[in-house]
Amino acid sequence: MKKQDMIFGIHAFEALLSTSPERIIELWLLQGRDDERLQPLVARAEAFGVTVQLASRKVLDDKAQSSQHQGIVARVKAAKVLNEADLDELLAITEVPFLLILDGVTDPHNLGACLRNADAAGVQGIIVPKDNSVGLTSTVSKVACGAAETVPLFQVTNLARTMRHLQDKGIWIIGTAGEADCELYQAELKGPLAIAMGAEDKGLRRLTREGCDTLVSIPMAGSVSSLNVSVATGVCLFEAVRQRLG
Ligand SMILES: C[S@@+](CC[C@H](N)C(=O)[O-])C[C@H]1O[C@@H](n2cnc3c(N)ncnc32)[C@H](O)[C@@H]1O
Repeated sequence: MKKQDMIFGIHAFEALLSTSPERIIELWLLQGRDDERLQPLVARAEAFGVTVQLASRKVLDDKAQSSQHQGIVARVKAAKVLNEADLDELLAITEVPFLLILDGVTDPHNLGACLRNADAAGVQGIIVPKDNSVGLTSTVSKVACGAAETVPLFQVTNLARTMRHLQDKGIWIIGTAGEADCELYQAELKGPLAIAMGAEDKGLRRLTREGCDTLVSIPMAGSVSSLNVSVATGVCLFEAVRQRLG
């Protein structure tokens, strides 16, 4: 298990400061970058006793292993890995669960975008299988624009078992698959709900698919056979939000 990680980019760093500043070990700022967005963040970090080090673009690129750091890179203690017990704690305090299941998403950009969608839609947690899924990497955190720090990600050993556990607690599980007969817009998405999305290449695994209460499809008007998983996640979550607010 990783003990440390890098978080970079203005939104990700701002969310880190707001949710868990105690994780910050070291902070580097781009030499000569003195803009209005970074200064308040630096002041807040310094108030937590963090020493800010100035560094060249090359050093920051190397530390972030990316050039997308917007002039700010932090070395942090790795986030706690959440598991089935943590999920139960969440369920115990959540009146109407609204959850997202990602069955084997492996691309960090997709997980980051799903986290961002989930945060915006008010999803209380994302559940992923521990194996064959990407975890909370630096890239995920950057792409999530702060949502990796706000939306809990539960890594479970046996997804099919966790799904049965959710159902025992009264949560309805809607799976998504392009070939499903029922369209998303016909499905009832109010009440305790988990929406399950499949992997980039193979979609939902057989056991996951069979464990869902219903399968729905997003109607496709053109010639492509499927949407990118993060786009499909956004479509499904915001249809649920529309129904739940109505
Ligand atoms: C790129 S697609 C996977 C395509 C894969 N070849 C398959 O057979 O499912 C990744 C995931 O996005 C969701 N998705 C994409 N397009 C969809 C659609 N038109 N209807 C429902 N879900 C869709 C599903 O969760 C799917 O498993």
